[in-house]
Amino acid sequence: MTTVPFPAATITGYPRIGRRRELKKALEAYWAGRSSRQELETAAADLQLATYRRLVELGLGAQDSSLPAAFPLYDQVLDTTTALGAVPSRFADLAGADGGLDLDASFVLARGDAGRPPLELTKWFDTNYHYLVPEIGPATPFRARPERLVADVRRAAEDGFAVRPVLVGPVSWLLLAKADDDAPAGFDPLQRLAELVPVYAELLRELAAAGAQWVQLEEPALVADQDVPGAALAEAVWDAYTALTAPAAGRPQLLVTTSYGSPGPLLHTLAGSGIEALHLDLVKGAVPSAEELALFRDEDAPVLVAGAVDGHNVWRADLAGRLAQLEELARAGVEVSVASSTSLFHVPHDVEEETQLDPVLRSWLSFADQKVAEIVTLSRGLAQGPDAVAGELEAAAEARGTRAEAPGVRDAAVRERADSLTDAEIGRAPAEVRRRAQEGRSFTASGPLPPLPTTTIGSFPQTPEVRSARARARAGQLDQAGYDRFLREEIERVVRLQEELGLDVLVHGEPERNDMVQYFAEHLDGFATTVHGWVQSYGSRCTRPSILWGDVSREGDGVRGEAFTVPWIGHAQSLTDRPVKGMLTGPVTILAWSFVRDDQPLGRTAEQVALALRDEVADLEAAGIGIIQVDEPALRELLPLRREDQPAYLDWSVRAFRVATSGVRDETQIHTHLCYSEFGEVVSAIDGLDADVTSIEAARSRMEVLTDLEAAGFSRGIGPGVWDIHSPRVPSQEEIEQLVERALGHVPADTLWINPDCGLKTRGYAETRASLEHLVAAARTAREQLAAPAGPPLQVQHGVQA
Ligand SMILES: Nc1nc2c(c(=O)[nH]1)N[C@@H](CNc1ccc(C(=O)N[C@@H](CCC(=O)N[C@@H](CCC(=O)N[C@@H](CCC(=O)O)C(=O)O)C(=O)O)C(=O)O)cc1)CN2
Ligand code: MET
Ligand SMILES: [Zn+2]
Repeated sequence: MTTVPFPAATITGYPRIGRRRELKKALEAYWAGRSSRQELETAAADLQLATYRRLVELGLGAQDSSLPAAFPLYDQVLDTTTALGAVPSRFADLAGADGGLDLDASFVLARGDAGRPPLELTKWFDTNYHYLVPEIGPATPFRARPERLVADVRRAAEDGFAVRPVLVGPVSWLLLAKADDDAPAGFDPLQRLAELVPVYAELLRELAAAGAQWVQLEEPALVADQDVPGAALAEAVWDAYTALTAPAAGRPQLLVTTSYGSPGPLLHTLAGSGIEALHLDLVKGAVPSAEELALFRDEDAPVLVAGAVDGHNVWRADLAGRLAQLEELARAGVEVSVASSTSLFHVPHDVEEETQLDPVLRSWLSFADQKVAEIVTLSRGLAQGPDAVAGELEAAAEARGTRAEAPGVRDAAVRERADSLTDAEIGRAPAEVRRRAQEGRSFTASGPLPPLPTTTIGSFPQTPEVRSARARARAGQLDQAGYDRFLREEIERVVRLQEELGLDVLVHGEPERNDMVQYFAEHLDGFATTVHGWVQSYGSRCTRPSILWGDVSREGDGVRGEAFTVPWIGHAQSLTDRPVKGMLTGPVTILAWSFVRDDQPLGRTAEQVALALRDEVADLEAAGIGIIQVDEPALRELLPLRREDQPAYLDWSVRAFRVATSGVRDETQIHTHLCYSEFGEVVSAIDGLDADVTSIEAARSRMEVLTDLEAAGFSRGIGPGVWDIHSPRVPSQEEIEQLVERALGHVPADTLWINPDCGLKTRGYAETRASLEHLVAAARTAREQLAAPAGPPLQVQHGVQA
């Protein structure tokens, strides 16, 4: 083993989509058959080189292993899966003669093919990034496939950079995996750790042979509470890392990272395991205690890689405060290196690109490139003393000072309103009372809704025409009146289509929205939006998170401001006798998918957003909209990773939803929509939202999720999705009928709604029309069977699987 020291300044990762989304464009061109594999590989290699050059320009070392080589084309967990040769059994036919997956095969795991759904996509810790879940069984092959990693290291070396390869570590990779469909009951992927570790050891040897002095193994799963008992987890960590660090010829030194929280007692295990460097997320509170610091002073103790600059939010760092904290660690006799708290891929590239932003606001912000500079400054300050970086410390303090004072950061009227909100104002009548009021209501010209009402989740396809009209409007090539006319016509088309299809509760289709959060941010005071601030959400898909910097209310005069969704939704309602469902994004989701101010508790910020939405809900109701949906797909995402922190979160998040939705009459029906399938942990919160109807994602799991809701005694309206909208596949009428029948095995017929899993914005019209035809037909069949006096009983007894 070589003993090159760990670099004094580093980052644990950097955005990989490209400053102008070069990778997104290259991938989508390749998938669409518009470019060759060689063109894709060249674009990816160019991006790596450009990244290294930029990072060195910003002050990181070219030769000291401070540059992470982490360039997944689709997802970093998928890349670790392929490097381990862990081909899931249902994709075994794609493996080459050597047992490995080439790039095209790995895209099939990511995107599926005609006969095969892709690997499941799931949230990456408490972020808006999604990873591909490895599927492991007792027989999944493990075989080192280091070729792509090695090629990256060699190519970097040819260009003059000595880089640090990155892999998801063995314990986290297994904890993030799920048992495959063939695995026997009780199988846990972690049971395969002993077989996996030698494969990691071989990957490490190959990387060292290619010239890597250091390798980074990411173990973020160690900061979240797991189902595995603590002692078993500690044993797994100990076994894996003592084995990987056992004296062996030609292994690289190991950095283990623990982003997104604190490893808790596992810090002891990791620090004593023989690894050469241990990264801690100081931003999320993983600050070592005096006793823990002692672990870093032992002989052979790891370097403490202090994640001192926030990789998950965009505020300029308090450099003086951070430097003082780092100096304290150093004074304790510990070798400290400075790093980001998480990979910087959660933030955009460069705030200097945002020339349209107010310069004062811009001076408060730090995107990836600014964060690298902050890390380099802190590292210099630590080595040479604060005086050496006095100018930088002062500039940071000054920017933070203007932030505290700036108009709009605190709006007295908004605060007074939030402070005077009473509990009576955020409760509705009991659900039963509302239900009776709503049942008696004529939602349609022909009377109440039929049983098993059909609806959709909100968005209709965002066609190239819709996106291009918006782009032309933004560029000034289409005037406001022309754009408005285009949108009104689009809404009319969508309404007529739904009438023709025979849906019961219509939507306006959301054509005016670029994104379900950004659109709201654009109409609320206290938010700013970016032009180039793209951040990867999954694969080639990106979002531009808005920046919530000040107190929030609707744009326009006074604390209530002006309605902004009513013109579109009201227009849709004016075109039809059927009820049009109003569509809003909920407070928690608006927070989760934005960069949020860090100068007050999240719950307080959520309450302000909720009050703005409450105003919009009231205006929709006043405009004659009788059904209003408030989407909270991110409710689960912000759930703290440690169980002890969860109740407080669920408290304020549920309260915010109720603030937004409780200002309406009993007759007004509130819907919500959640699209993830792990409900267990939040099922009581879903109950607490007190929505009249909740739609959820259920098609992929074939209604399995209903068992959680059933077990919790959920009794309100429920719309388990019967069409998985994540792929272009059209479900047949029979398939939907089966899902409806299954759902009726779990919930009473008079609470069941028939709808897709999620919005249709990523779908095309051909599959949308066909799938909705099948959905409506299946609902009709089910209704007929329910009504048939002598037919086979379709509504199976509660709790019995249909
Ligand atoms: N914020 C957010 N988070 C979310 C979701 C969500 O919908 N929103 N859904 C879940 C899954 N995540 C997703 C994230 C992104 C996309 C997605 O489709 N993103 C689009 C961009 C959507 C968008 O903002 N579009 C804008 C801007 C489009 C654009 O790129 N314009 C071009 C020009 C286009 C042209 O000339 O036609 C440009 O600016 O360069 C618009 O429609 O106006 C993409 O990456 O392709 C889907 C799901 C969870 N998290
Ligand atoms: N109303 C939204 C839509 O249909 C809900 C999406 S949840 C990610 O697009
Ligand atoms: Zn959804």
